[in-house]
Amino acid sequence: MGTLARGLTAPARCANQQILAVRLRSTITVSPTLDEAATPDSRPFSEVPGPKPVPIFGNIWRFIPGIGDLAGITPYDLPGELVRRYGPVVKLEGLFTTPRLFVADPECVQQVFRTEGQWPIREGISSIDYYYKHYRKNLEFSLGTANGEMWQKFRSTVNQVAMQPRNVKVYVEPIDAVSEQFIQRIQSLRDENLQLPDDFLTEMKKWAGESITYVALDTRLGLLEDNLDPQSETGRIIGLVQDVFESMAKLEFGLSPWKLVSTPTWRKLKFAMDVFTEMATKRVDDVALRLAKMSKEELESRQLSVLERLLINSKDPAKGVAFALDMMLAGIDTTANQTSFLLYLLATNPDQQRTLQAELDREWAPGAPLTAALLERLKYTRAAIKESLRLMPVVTGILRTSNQDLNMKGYHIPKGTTTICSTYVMCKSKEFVPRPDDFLPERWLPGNESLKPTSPFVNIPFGFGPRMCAGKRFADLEMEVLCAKLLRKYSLEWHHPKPEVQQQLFVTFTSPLKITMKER
Ligand code: HEM
Repeated sequence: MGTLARGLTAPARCANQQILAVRLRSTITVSPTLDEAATPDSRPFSEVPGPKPVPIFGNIWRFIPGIGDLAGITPYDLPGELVRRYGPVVKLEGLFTTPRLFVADPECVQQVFRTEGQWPIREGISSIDYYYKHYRKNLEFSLGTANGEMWQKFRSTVNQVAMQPRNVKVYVEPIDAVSEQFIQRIQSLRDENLQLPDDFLTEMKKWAGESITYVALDTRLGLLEDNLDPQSETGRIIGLVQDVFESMAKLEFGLSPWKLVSTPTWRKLKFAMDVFTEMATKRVDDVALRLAKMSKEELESRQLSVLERLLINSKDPAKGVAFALDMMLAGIDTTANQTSFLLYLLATNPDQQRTLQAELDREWAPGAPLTAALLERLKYTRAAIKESLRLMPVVTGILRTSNQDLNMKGYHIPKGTTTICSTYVMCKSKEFVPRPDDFLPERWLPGNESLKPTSPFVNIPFGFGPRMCAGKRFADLEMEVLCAKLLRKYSLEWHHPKPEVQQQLFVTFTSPLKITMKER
């Protein structure tokens, strides 16, 4: 298993939910410079600032209400609080896990990535890792869990098909079609005050699920159909994704002997993963069969899908299945939650919303199709998405296990230390970002140097280096298309108190997303 211990008590869960939340991944690797190596003058790891553990109870007691000084601090706020109390490099130990190093300084973050090597190590989620190793041995190279050479081989296959802009452009039209269906659906979802229903986030997940499974499985599943049967295979997908994430969190942090005995939570996770694996296998086999029947000429003249390319390049259907599972697990809740933050930020920042709509009116002529060239021109729209990823990121930090000993801010950080680059803390810090609490898409446009962060390592919402998000281009495409189409048609308003957010595996709204959408 990863170094995160399962079987933690509730207080320890607080710190560790933060860690799980960052577990998911550019291509720059530079050799470490001398000052990065630990030197005899480095102060020992034991002296790195952080809450000191006491015998037996470690730091667990600090989370106990009425006793501990960290009680009541949510996983979302914990890294910020630790950094406020102890400085930009904080060690948290004594939670029945190996120590965790929280880092919220762009220079140190850059150091983490500069020294990660060609096979960056990120702890996998142990329950999913266990599932693959024990039940789907043929899928254990999956990007979400594998490390080392096994990860690198599969990642290079995925990069060739999913990270190439020309392959992604093929999806502008189908992603546009999915978003169009979603927008039609929105019309019937609104109440008489033109407000969206309490469960609108679930609808967003259907949109993200329909979009990404089209990429991963070459199939329109029908998640957005009005007459979707909730008991059908498709109708159960969003619920099953939810089951996977809830079970993962419980197995990872709860006091559960799931590896020794089959607990109900483990069975729930296994059931959902079995359904996904069977569904993906069936569809990948169909595509492999279709490819096998095609002549060489047909193959050469055809615009191949991402899945077709992957199957042709790898000659292995298991690669297609693992790819689909990675995309579904990493690509539905992330994009849905991030887009919900974007819509909320636009609804609560009318001036910025009007600037975005003015750009759409200027660049997108009535009746003109949505194309890759048009999206390229929507600079303010893309800046708004980037700003939402800074101000309300769905992933708040990036996890790495150090590949070598380091000298960080004068402290010796041993090889193998689990480090959390707390990007959200940096993104909200006045030290690194001018006017950090304001939603200012213009800060990402040329000419606004005074609003830019002090370093490119402050805002890295998709991670960095060879292990960065493998779905970034698709996530960007989905968000750009939906945002452009929605804001061209509707104006968004918010008439409620600030909604609550919670750090689960990803950050999510926990109060209803009751946006009002009015025809422009
Ligand atoms: C707004 C949406 C998204 C955000 C903010 C996001 C963010 C991230 C982050 C921070 C990582 C970890 C990067 C690192 O360790 O350096 C990651 C990894 C990953 N993401 Fe995303 N992601 C999003 C959407 C997607 C989508 C749509 C897909 C699928 C098409 C996807 C697939 C993956 C995969 C497979 C990994 C693991 C990559 C590896 O370890 O090689 N993500 N993502």
